[in-house]
Amino acid sequence: MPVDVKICGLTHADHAHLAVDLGARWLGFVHFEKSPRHVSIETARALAPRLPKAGERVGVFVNANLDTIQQMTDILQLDWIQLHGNETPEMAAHIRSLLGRKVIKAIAVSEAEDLVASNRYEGSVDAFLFDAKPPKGAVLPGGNAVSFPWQILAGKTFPVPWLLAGGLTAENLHDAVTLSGAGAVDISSGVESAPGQKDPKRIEDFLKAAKTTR
Ligand SMILES: O=C(O)c1ccccc1NCC(=O)[C@H](O)[C@H](O)COP(=O)(O)O
Repeated sequence: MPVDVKICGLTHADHAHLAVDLGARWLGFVHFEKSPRHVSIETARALAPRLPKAGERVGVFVNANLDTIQQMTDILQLDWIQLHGNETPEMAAHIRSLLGRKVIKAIAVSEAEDLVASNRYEGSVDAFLFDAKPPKGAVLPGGNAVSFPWQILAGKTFPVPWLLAGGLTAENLHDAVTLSGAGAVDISSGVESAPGQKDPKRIEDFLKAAKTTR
């Protein structure tokens, strides 16, 4: 079975359509001002009516307040909320029950011990996203095109489904999935020509590679 794919950091409807047409399961929209992929409330309003009906929509937030998450959820009709900051299990559970949406908690990883941080979120979230720890001095907590040793995930079990993220490309996808055992992956920089500039050819190459991986 091919791996499930989340294409993250989308800002254009055309790219969202392409992604869904080529088999992406999730479409990710980042709401974080410092990001070159930031989707503001205004942009979200313009984008929403042009998005494909298919594809599960994920809003990515970093320590955002509940009002903002609620507004973005309503505008973009989000199916999932991805928490990519220091949100506690209690906050995650609160957001999940209040908004009635599934929650992904991003866990920053550079070595095997970092995976333990996911234990705290058992019962509070619906999925984990194991993403590379940002490099020192990085402005963004995600979308940094860096990876971690994929083999630290091999044979590990978690109470909820999980996605592998961080520095993936069409070229390294096969190794990443084989070494980690991931059933789902997330990509942003690897399908861009420059930070925040999604590249249709790279989206196509990645989704083609995903179809034959696993
Ligand atoms: O991508 C961003 O700009 C971003 C900003 C703030 C928080 C999270 C962000 N991205 C979250 C994602 O899910 C990325 O797809 C993930 O970190 C992998 O990114 P990449 O290494 O560039 O493929």
